[in-house]
Formats: sequence, C-alpha cells, structure tokens
Amino acid sequence: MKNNILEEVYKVLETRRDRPIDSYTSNLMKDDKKTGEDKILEKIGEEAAELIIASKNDENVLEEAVDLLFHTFLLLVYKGIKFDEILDEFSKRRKPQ
Ligand SMILES: N=c1c2ncn([C@@H]3O[C@H](COP(=O)(O)OP(=O)(O)OP(=O)(O)O)[C@@H](O)[C@H]3O)c2ncn1[C@@H]1O[C@H](COP(=O)(O)O)[C@@H](O)[C@H]1O
Repeated sequence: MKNNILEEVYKVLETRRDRPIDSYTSNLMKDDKKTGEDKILEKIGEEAAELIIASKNDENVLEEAVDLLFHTFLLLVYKGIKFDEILDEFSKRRKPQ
C-alpha cells in the first residue's frame, strides 16, 4: 500500500543488511575495502550536491530529493536505527497547532 511504502522499503533494506545478496544496497552496506558507513556517507554527499544543483536549475528536484532520503534511510539502517524510532523522533518535535 502507498502509505506504507517507506516502511516497506525500510524493511527490505534491513533484510539486505542482515541477509546480504548481490544487490546495490547490500553491496553499499557491506564492510569490505571501505566500510559500509564510508560508502553510504560518500553517496549522501553526492546526492546532497545533486539535490542542490537540481533545485538551483529547477530540474528533477523530486527525484534527487528522494535519492537523498533513500540514502539517508540506508545510513540509518546501517546504524541499526529502527523505522519506528524515526517516527518517534518526528513525533517528539511536533508542536501543538
Ligand atoms: N528506492 C530505491 C532506490 N532509489 C535509488 N536507488 C539507487 O541509488 C542509486 C542512485 O545513485 P545515482 O543517483 O548516483 O545514480 P547512478 O549514476 O546510477 O549511481 P551509481 O549506481 O553508479 O552509484 C542508483 O543506482 C539507484 O538505482 C535505489 N535502489 C533501491 N531502492 C529500493 O531499495 C530496495 C532494495 O534495493 P536492491 O538492493 O537493489 O535490491 C529496492 O527494492 C527499492 O525499493
């Protein structure tokens, strides 16, 4: 379902971390020549730069923003943070309207 897509993708990433296969996300999270953390942080740097350029050019902003969100999720999965903790963190910050 559309409203669960973020949680669904998050669960797939946890599976890719815990039961690695030959795939983009498993390979990024794998600690080999570089640590998974370093590989993911490099991607986050690239994706952040791509989003800045997209925004300034008014081109592909949505796609580049989702790329950055996706790789941020990947870092959080790598760090062992649960999806519910993200929701809890947003809830804590919610101000009464
Ligand atoms: N949502 C995504 C997703 N968004 C972006 N990407 C990948 O992130 C990369 C973005 O990098 P770039 O923008 O730099 O594009 P690129 O030029 O292809 O870069 P490189 O791949 O060469 O680094 C691309 O390779 C995309 O394929 C994603 N890869 C996977 N997912 C989800 O993660 C799940 C697990 O993915 P796998 O590990 O591939 O099974 C999938 O089922 C999807 O739901």
